[in-house]
Amino acid sequence: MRIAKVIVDVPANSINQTFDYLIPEKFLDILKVGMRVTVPFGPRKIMGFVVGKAEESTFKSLREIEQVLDVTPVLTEELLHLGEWVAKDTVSLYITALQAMLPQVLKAQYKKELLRNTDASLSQELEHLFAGRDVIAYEEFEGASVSYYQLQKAVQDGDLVVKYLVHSKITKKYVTMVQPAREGYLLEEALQDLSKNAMKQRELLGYFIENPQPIEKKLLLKKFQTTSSTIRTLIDKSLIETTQVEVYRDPHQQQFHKTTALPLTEEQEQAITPIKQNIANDEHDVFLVHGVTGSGKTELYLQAIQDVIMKGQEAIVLVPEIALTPQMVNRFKGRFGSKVAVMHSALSAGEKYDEWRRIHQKEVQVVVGARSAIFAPFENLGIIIIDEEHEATYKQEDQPRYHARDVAIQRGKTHHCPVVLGSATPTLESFARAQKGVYKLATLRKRTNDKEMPPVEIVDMRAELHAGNRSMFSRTLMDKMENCLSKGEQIVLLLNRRGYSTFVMCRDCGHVKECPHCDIALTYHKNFNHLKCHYCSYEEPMPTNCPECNSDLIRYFGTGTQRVEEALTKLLPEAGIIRMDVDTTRRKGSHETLLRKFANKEASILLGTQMIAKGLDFENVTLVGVLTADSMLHLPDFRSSEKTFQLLTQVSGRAGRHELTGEVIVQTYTPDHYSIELASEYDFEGFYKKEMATRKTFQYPPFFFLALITVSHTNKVTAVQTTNHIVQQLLQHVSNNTVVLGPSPSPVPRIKDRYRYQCMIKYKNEPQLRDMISSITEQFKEATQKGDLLITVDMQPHHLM
Ligand SMILES: Nc1ncnc2c1ncn2[C@@H]1O[C@H](COP(=O)(O)OP(=O)(O)OP(=O)(O)O)[C@@H](O)[C@H]1O
Ligand SMILES: [Zn+2]
Ligand SMILES: [Zn+2]
Repeated sequence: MRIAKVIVDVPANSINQTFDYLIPEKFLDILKVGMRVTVPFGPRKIMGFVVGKAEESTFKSLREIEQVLDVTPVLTEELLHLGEWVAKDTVSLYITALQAMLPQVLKAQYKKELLRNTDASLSQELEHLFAGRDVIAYEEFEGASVSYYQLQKAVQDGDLVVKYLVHSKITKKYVTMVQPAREGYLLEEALQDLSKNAMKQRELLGYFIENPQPIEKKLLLKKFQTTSSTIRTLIDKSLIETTQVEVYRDPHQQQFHKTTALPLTEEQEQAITPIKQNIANDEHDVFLVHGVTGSGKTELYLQAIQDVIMKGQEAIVLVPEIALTPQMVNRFKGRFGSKVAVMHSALSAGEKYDEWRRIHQKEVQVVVGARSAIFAPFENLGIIIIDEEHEATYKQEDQPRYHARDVAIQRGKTHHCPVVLGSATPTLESFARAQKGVYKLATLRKRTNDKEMPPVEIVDMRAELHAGNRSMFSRTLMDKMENCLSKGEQIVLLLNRRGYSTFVMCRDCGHVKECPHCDIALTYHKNFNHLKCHYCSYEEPMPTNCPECNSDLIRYFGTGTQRVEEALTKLLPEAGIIRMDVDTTRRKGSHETLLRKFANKEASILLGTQMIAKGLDFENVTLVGVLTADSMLHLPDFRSSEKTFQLLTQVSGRAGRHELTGEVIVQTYTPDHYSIELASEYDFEGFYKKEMATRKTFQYPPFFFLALITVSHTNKVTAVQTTNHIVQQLLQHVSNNTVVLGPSPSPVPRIKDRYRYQCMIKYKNEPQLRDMISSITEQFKEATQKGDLLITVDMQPHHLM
């Protein structure tokens, strides 16, 4: 077929269509659907994906494909279709959806090199091209008169390897291996003939006569204290040969203990049976496993995956980014060993690419990863698992704004395989679907070791104030901490910081320092004595006097982890504190290091933000303290109660998981709030009922779907007018029971000097909504292309901030 249908990489444009290009003769055999190409587009050359081929085109005078970037397709047919679906569902561009599926390295055009992979002769033209070198730039090949066929053939035969370079470092890694080129007796003959002076050569030959298997060149040189020239000489005599072998950078090289399946509890057995049936019968259902922390959900996933592997199929396991700790990864590696690839954002681009390629090359059967691992290029999926399904990180907050759960279900349908959602605190959406029978519900009420959940005590911080305690620790918490330390046990302290950072205020006039470019208070950073904007990175030194009234009583407020740490160090100087927040975990590997220290009991207190609430399992932790349970409750976000309930439940689950019994202290200024009360009783179903009633009253999910359109512009009037225009048009087309709200300022009304207004749509059934929104935004195409106007559409806003 002579015509390629190409999706081009021009995201600024609102182009969502394919373009026809002519396939030049030399690419006719090699070009496949799912490969990346470069094509001329206007005056430029750009990257594109081949999404189809055809015999004919309705267009005349087509331009030609310029280059083929891949030797094998990077996207399967299934992923191409899935991309189309994601684009439609999230009202975004097809190209953006396709790029979301690939590792960073493959998203851009990159430099290539050709690597010689054999010491045997290549074709004359290729030998000429390499001219004695092992590596040449790909451009040299393009500039030479060597045919593409020769390259293809050499690559297919394994004589040449195409190597991708992004920033020089992010590439495949190779090692040179040395091995005998002749059979043992021939080597022995050669050894006889060698001059007695050729000591090193003799030693090497002697070694290979004894050890015919390949050895890494570096090791060999070290072993015999010799240089490459010795090896070269023996290669020239055709006695030994070298090959380049690819090594994967394994970011999880630590030891893992091999584990085997545990006999399941009755509850686990009941939960897993229908999942196993799904697997056995190639059926698709969505299962919601609602199980308290420590009830053995992970063991259940492992055993379901075991079935999938036995069937020769593949598994995707999604876990929240911050739960991708070595503890979690080791459980999968411990059970399935090298069959597991791990994908999370702490990996370097090169490491991510390596893991992706292990999946692509079918070298693994299981991938454990964060959100984007849902696009793993497996072709024979047997199960998809989403652990902690309630986590907000499964929703991408950038184009394409997809939810991994929706993508999982879409893939599950295509592959006829089960999708398993697991959580101790499912989202209201999922639980409601399970109640209606859309999802199959399995409940695990007991911890596997039959331990009760630790008792939770709520402390009213207002009463503390009245009693004259102005510190951030209640008397109860102090007592319990001292007691705990005296017994040599450990403590986890959670500072729920979201929406409650350290801002600077004048005590005399009440002036709060705000970012000059955004309508938001600046945050105080103690290390540099600086104020910083979390939205635009604007910085300024901490003022010594109030810019409004010149008073010197300007101070920072709020409870940052640093302040808690300082206060704790004063109160409990002997304790030893490990602080975990964005500042202390920025460096790669620091997360692991801190946790290891705590596990080794190098400190008694682990103090941190949300990131410590998940999945951690330390046997010596007997006390969990939550410093301010309600800091999140008052955010303008319809999920704030739900998030509070989830967080409290998760963090409570960290105490007393083993022999020692644990307890939990929750400090709050709103002790009567239902999400705090019910979380302290571990009453999920009670919370569900109460919260559902609220959602119904205020017309929020799961009773209504939401869509959020945000308009931003440097000119406030334009922003308002555009939003208003969108609102008016929608009102003309939507059905009667759909609510269209706006224009109203966004919760942060100005970011980076751009004014932000929004339109919110609440609907129950609006099949045409996506098309409506597309055609409305299309009207502003010109204004958005000029770059001044920005319209973003979120078909499933997770939080409204
Ligand atoms: N059938 C079983 N018999 C004995 N021990 C089990 C069984 N299933 C799981 N366990 C053990 O119980 C502990 C808790 O199990 P697991 O971590 O799977 O629970 P979970 O529900 O995933 O917990 P969390 O929600 O806190 O992550 C683990 O130490 C696990 O090895
Ligand atoms: Zn002042
Ligand atoms: Zn700012």
